[in-house]
Amino acid sequence: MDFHLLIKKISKQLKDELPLVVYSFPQQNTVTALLQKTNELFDISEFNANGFVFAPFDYKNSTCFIPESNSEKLQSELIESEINLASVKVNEDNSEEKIHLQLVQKAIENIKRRNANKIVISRPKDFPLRNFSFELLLTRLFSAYPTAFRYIWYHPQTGLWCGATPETLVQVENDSFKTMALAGTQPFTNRKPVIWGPKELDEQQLVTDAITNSLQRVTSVLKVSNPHTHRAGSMYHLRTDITGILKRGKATLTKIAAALHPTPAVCGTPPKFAKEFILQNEGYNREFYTGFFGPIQENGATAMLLVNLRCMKIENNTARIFVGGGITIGSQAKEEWEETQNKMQTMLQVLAPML
Ligand SMILES: C=C(O[C@H]1C=CC=C(C(=O)O)[C@@H]1O)C(=O)O
Repeated sequence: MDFHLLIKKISKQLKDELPLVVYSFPQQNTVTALLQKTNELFDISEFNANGFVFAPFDYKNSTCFIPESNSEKLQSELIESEINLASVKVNEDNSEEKIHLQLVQKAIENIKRRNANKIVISRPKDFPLRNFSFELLLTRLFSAYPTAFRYIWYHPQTGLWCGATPETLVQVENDSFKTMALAGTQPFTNRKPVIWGPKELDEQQLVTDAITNSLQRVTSVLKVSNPHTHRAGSMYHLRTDITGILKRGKATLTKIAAALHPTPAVCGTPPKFAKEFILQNEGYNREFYTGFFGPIQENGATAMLLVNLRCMKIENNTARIFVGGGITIGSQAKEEWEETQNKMQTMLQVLAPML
């Protein structure tokens, strides 16, 4: 299908307030859309139907789903737009910074008291949009970050969400699976080689260990790569690839997702304490930020689930951008604040002409 026609159809779907999802896999130019025929909110607890799942951070047993069986499925090749990604200046008032620094400090104190090894602290930031255009949003988002999984999701009951995430929760193909430990961040520069300090290397090891541990129950073979540098927009991350074979009969997609979510890259370790700390202290609702989402095929035998990072929610001409970072014993509160400012640029640069 022609790309402009695809955009027109998706825009009409949004105008009619009907559910939709549009997405592209990393390094791929194909744009896929599911346009749900009714405005129902489908719920899924066993990930064994074809469609697109969308789960919040505080995922319990079931979540939102757009089923292929109730949707029109469209595909097109992306016509890329020339995008000049320049840093957007943000006015942050001192009180926002103060609150974030205090919370990071509280997390560090809990880590020092050995209540946790790592806690991920996040914050939202709202940007009024002077001239929002859905078409511009789609073309800029999908053109700007070809190495990320890009998506726009809309449901009248969840609102409009979009993002370009660097983190895979799990990719499954029959018996084999891939996942990653993503932790450690620094701004992108042209300087080579990229050097990582002990804080990032320790954090990366912590995340890798936690993921491999939680996979023990559902996997029979695990292969863990060395950590390597991964570019995501204007940032570098440290990433370890984990691949393996699933235990026959024991590992459904639902079980693997439940074993991995929330990853220590978005919550912390031990997960129970970290999650409770986040829910009690962050002071806002993450909703779908740091949840997971993705397309499910062949009734769950093939799927790619992603972690909802570098994302925003757009509502009433306001974009709410969500950003966070992993706090460990080596964290400096001020540096953590700056890291959230850098991460904000990923979505801000998409929005630039609409601000
Ligand atoms: C929580 C976020 O990033 C996570 C993913 C990669 C690296 C991270 C870090 O270095 O802190 C975070 O754990 C976010 O982008 O909002």
